[in-house]
Parts: sequence; C-alpha cells; structure tokens
Amino acid sequence: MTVSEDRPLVSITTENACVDFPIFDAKSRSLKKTVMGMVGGNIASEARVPVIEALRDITLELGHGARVGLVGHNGAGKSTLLRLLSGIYEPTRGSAVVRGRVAPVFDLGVGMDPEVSGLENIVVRGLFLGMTRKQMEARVDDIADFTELGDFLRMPLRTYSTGMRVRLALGVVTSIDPEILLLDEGIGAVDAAFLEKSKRRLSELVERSGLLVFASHSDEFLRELCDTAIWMEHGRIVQHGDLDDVLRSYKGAAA
Ligand SMILES: Nc1ncnc2c1ncn2[C@@H]1O[C@H](COP(=O)(O)OP(=O)(O)OP(=O)(O)O)[C@@H](O)[C@H]1O
Repeated sequence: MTVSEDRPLVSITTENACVDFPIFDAKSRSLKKTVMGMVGGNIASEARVPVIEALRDITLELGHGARVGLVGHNGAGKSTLLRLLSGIYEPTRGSAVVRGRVAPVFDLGVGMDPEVSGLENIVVRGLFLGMTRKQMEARVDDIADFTELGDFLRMPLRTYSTGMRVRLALGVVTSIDPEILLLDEGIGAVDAAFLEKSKRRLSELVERSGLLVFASHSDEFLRELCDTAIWMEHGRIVQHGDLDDVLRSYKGAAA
C-alpha cells in the first residue's frame, strides 16, 4: 500500500482568528430564550453579557512537518487554540482553515464506553480518532501488549482504575496515523516506568504525523516532540519561532 504518494497536503491557516466566550448566567440565558422566542430569532443588541476573549487575532501558517509547541501561563489560550484548530470551536471573527485529517487528543478518556471491554474500547476510541475498524482490528494485539493489562482487557472499562484507563487510552492514541495531531498535555496518571515507555511511542507517533501542535507546561516533553513554539499570553501570540528561543523569552519574562 502506498500511502505517502497520494497523501493530501496538510496545512493550518488562520487569519486574525478570535474566539469569545460570552458568559451567561442561568437567568440571562433563559431571559434571552424568551426574547428570541418573541421577536423571532434576533437577540436584542442591548442584551449585553460579559465576554471572555479567549483568543485574539491569531494569524498562523503551519505546513507539513511542523512540530509546534504551545507555551504560556494558565488561561493563556492554548487549549482554546487547539480546540479552534480541531474545529470544535468556530472563530467568532477571522478565519481558520485546516486541511487534513485531525486527531484531537485532549482528554484521553473521551470516546471510551465504560460498559464495553477494554478490547472493544480500543476499536471504539480508534474510530473516534478517525481510523477505520479494519485498521484498528489490525492494531488490537499490539495495543493490548503495550497496555500490559492482560485479562483485564476483557472486563468492562468501568472496572478499571484511572491509571489503567490512561494506559489503554495511551495505547490507542499512540497507535494511530494522524495527518494533524493536536495534543494537549495531561498524560499524567501513569507510573514513571510506563510513562517512559509511552514517550517512545509518542515520539514515533509524532514522526508519523504530518503536523503536530502540542500544548504543554513541560520543557522536557516539548524538547522531545517539537522544534518550534508559540508563546501565548491573554489569548494572543507573543512569539512564534525556534523552540529554544521561545522558551528562553518565556522563562525570561517569568523571572
Ligand atoms: N468553555 C469556556 N467558557 C468560558 N471561558 C472559557 C472556556 N474555555 C476557556 N475559557 C477561558 O478562556 C481563556 C483561555 O483558556 P484556555 O483553557 O485556552 O487556557 P490554557 O492556556 O489552555 O490554560 P491551562 O494552561 O491552564 O490549560 C481563560 O481565560 C479561560 O477562563
């Protein structure tokens, strides 16, 4: 099978993309519904609500082979940017165009069914990440080995500990072939030895993927997976360039 020759080009292009979160409390939301119902859909322009400006004027051009880390303090907008790039959020203003099959890996547990077995969840989670059933069935044995969960793989997921779930999810996530890999940190609840084993698989996953954007607070992880970085603060891009340069400025600013 020749995948590489007809592999579509992957790219991410955003232009002055903004994402706002209007904050409704329960009362104003129900009030708005009432107003909308009465006037036929338009929200009265004087209906003012506080807005969190999570992303401001994000202009980006990333192509095949980009390995970009996202750094910035809590609340800087990293996760929101990943969600914008995955299509979960639409820009409130500006534009975001993403070409390529996106595998969003934000929450390792998403896309798992607690009532079915670990083995079945391997397939279910793979489908969720854009793989086909056939592709996942071919990978089940390898993933099962990696997790070291043994007979537990035949038990329903709800009987697993948090660490066991993370092992299963990591096994699936690191087995896929994404065109665009959007990775949010949070690969925490596993023991150190398993994390070490996962790092190798994660690096291999990144090698296979066409484009990576990875939000992380860990310099070590960023150095392992990325070569460039974007530093974000208050929803804006402060710096975009070589990973070491960006980390130096970011750390320098914090000092
Ligand atoms: N669903 C939401 N509703 C309202 N505000 C939100 C929502 N999601 C994020 N925000 C706000 O948007 C801003 C950016 O949040 P985001 O989660 O993108 O930051 P982050 O850089 O990923 O932070 P962290 O490093 O803590 O994960 C924050 O001010 C946050 O409070």
